[in-house]
Amino acid sequence: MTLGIRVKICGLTRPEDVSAVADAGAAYAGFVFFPKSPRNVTIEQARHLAVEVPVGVAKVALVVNADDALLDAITAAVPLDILQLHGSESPKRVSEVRSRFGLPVMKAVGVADQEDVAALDLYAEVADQILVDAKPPKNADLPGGNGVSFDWRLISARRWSKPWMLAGGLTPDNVAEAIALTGAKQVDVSSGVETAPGVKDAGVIQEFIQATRVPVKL
Ligand SMILES: O=C(O)c1ccccc1NCC(=O)[C@H](O)[C@H](O)COP(=O)(O)O
Repeated sequence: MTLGIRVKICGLTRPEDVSAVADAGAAYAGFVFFPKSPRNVTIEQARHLAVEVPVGVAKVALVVNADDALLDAITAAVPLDILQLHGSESPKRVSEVRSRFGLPVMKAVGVADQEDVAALDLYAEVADQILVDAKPPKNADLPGGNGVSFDWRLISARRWSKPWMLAGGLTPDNVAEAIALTGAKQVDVSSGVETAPGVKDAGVIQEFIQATRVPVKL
């Protein structure tokens, strides 16, 4: 018997990425709306990709400090299940987005030290899920998707009142250890399953998901 870890593959840009994610058994497919990212998709591209995502795989739109106009445009055109807020959105903004758009909101919080872990408690009160990600390195161009990990021991004894997902520098080689140390039941990966920024690899996606199937002793 194995633990049923739910996996999110983020930053899909091509129809073959959607097929790879579905074939491998991921639970979430993420689309990045952030023009500076090599994984950025236009609303039109995202709509074409999202309609190919099979029922049972949740479609996530990742935005960074998006205003209502951008969220209106995305949610009107793209069939979505979750909005992921990956900027410096305040708890108040998380609540506003939840009520205005009627979709569950996952708030990403960057972690580097104990102080950041405290911020997770605040967001757990207002978001539907929290994404516990590595804080971006200084001078990074992107607020996420940087392929860096944080010290997982910072959250090893922590639990929140909402579902949460571990992210940051996960790969097929380290994801089992990350799950064992943190107790995560959901994990998120982007650069760890790519051959180049924005180019996912179907074989590595399979390996990653296989590596999350941690055997349980009965
Ligand atoms: O992936 C991006 O390009 C990106 C751009 C702007 C904000 C967030 C972004 N990615 C966030 C994710 O959800 C990633 O999956 C998460 O940060 C983990 O990334 P990685 O360390 O590359 O696995």
